[in-house]
Amino acid sequence: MHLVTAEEMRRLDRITIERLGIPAVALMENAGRAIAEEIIAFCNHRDGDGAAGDACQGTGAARYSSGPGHAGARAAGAAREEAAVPGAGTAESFGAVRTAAPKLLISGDAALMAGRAEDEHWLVLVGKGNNGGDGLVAARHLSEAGIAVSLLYAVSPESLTGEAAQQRDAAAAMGLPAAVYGGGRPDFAGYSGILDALLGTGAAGAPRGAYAELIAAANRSGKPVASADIPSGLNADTGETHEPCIQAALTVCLAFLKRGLLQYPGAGHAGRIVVRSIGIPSGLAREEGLSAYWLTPAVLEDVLGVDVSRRRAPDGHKGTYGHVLIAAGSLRMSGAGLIAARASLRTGCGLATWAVPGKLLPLLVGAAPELMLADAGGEADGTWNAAAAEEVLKLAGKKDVLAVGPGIGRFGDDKAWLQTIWEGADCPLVVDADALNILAECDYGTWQGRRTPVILTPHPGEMARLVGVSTKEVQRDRIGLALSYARERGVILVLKGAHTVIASPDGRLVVNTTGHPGMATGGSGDCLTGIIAGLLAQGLSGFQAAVFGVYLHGLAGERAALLRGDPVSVIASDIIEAL
Ligand SMILES: NC(=O)C1=CN([C@@H]2O[C@H](COP(=O)(O)OP(=O)(O)OC[C@H]3O[C@@H](n4cnc5c(N)ncnc54)[C@H](OP(=O)(O)O)[C@@H]3O)[C@@H](O)[C@H]2O)[C@@H](O)CC1
Ligand SMILES: Nc1ncnc2c1ncn2[C@@H]1O[C@H](COP(=O)(O)OP(=O)(O)O)[C@@H](O)[C@H]1O
Ligand SMILES: [K+]
Repeated sequence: MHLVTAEEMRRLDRITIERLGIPAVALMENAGRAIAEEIIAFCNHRDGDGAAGDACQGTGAARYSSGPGHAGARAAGAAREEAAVPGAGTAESFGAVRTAAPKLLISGDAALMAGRAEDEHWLVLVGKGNNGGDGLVAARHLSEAGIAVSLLYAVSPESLTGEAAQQRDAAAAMGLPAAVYGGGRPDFAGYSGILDALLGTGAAGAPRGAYAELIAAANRSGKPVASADIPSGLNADTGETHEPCIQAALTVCLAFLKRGLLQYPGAGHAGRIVVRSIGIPSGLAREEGLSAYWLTPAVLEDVLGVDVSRRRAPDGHKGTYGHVLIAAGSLRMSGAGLIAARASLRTGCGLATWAVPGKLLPLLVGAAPELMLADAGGEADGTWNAAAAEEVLKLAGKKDVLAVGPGIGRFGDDKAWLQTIWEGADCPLVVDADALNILAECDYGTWQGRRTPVILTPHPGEMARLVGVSTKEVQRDRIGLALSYARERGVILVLKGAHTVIASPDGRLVVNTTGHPGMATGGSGDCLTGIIAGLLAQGLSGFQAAVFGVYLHGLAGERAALLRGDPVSVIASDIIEAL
């Protein structure tokens, strides 16, 4: 599924209206109706699972009862359709004697059927832009579904223009009760839910005045809030939340998933995200060259060309699946190397060799019988030294990929060590952990260019050192930073942490949502390094391996949590075993 910025959204919107001739008011109508349908589905399944932050696509009550998923559109509330349309019986209810007669099959507008409409009263908070216009359309459809609706304009309705003004007039003509916010501390106690249609992709900066007061009041109310397009107060591009920002239970994102909904803290404000089409052709995004995606199996297969089934040739042998070399570990952190090397094997590479300072070798014999061990030289105390780089290069000569960094620590002349490896290794290179900290102190743009891909896998702290900013600044706009770093430095960048971002030098970008906070445990990143290396060895391109590796790592973390019975107790070895 494509991910867009507010600016890109406006471009696609403009093309649809100007080039395809689809009227803006039709898009707004579709948007508002989609919002109403999702609110009705929400009302009908208030006690459903509703896990926060799971993006899904399509209409329907079914989603609320069947849990989160990467599924595409599903049929809308079929069960309700039968129950709510009297006289449109099934063959069974008509009985055998009547089967000869033509069957009368009538179905109602299932997506707009509210089961206990009389219990509902929604307040629609209306902003002055098109987001407010979407809210006004939703209000009409909710009212049609029998749900009581009241409108509360943030500012004078007179200030609405264009399509939003048309919708204001239509709502008034329908007799929907409306008020204008006049300050003070509004009391929302009488409502069963709130539709936030205050600010969308046209918002600039922190909500001001009436907008800020209404957002704060909605959050205080304890009522479920559904947001139109994005929670008001969210930066649609970065995921930053302004003060205040709506805390939604449901976000009905319109046309395309906005980047900010997938990055924290914004992702934590969106609740369940549903992306609904509103008449803007989905193919336009690709035609316009947009190449940022929320990672799903479909994106892996159709966009990135990854064979997710990982079928093996019947006559494949271990030479077919590549040989990984991992230069990692030192006396005090040998486990990091072991985790990375074992993870590469579990990912399916044919062979894995783990290069360590020779002093450690006797201690590691038998640690993982499937691994080959290699003496990389180093110091008598089991630490690395600059000369060991030449040993690593010799070992790398016949390997398909080289991963460096986990557990190597810092050592004398480590910059020369890394430069030798960077410039000398002909195979794809994965750089992690302390190798990234070394890199951060090098002017590596001046090093000899490489012919094969480099994948950097920093966590936010390592990224901060690479860029020379604070970790907070890294987290402020992870997507923007990853894109610009990858492009400027010519590397594939995997910016780890909740919802890992993967960017390539050619501007492609993927955001992954597999995994969970239980994976924030020592060695988990080393495991990812091994997985990516294992995939590279099997012939995936740099970007494919980085993206698929991050995806599999997260899935394995999820499976490990299930096997353990608790995400909190997952450790890196569990992730390897769950691969
Ligand atoms: N074709 C269509 O019709 C489609 C429409 N779509 C929908 O339109 C939405 C985008 O609509 P939009 O561009 O009108 O901007 P929107 O977010 O409603 O509000 C901007 C208004 O708020 C104000 N304002 C800004 N910042 C503020 C702040 N910090 N604090 C306070 N006020 C602030 C600013 O007023 P100003 O301050 O400039 O006077 C401006 O007028 C999009 O999210 C989606 O819902 C989609 O469904 C696609 C199809
Ligand atoms: N909240 C989270 N949700 C999903 N994945 C997470 C979360 N926190 C950490 N992770 C993942 O766990 C791994 C941790 O890597 P890292 O910090 O390098 O660990 P280490 O250096 O101990 O190996 C990364 O892949 C990261 O994306
Ligand atoms: K909104």
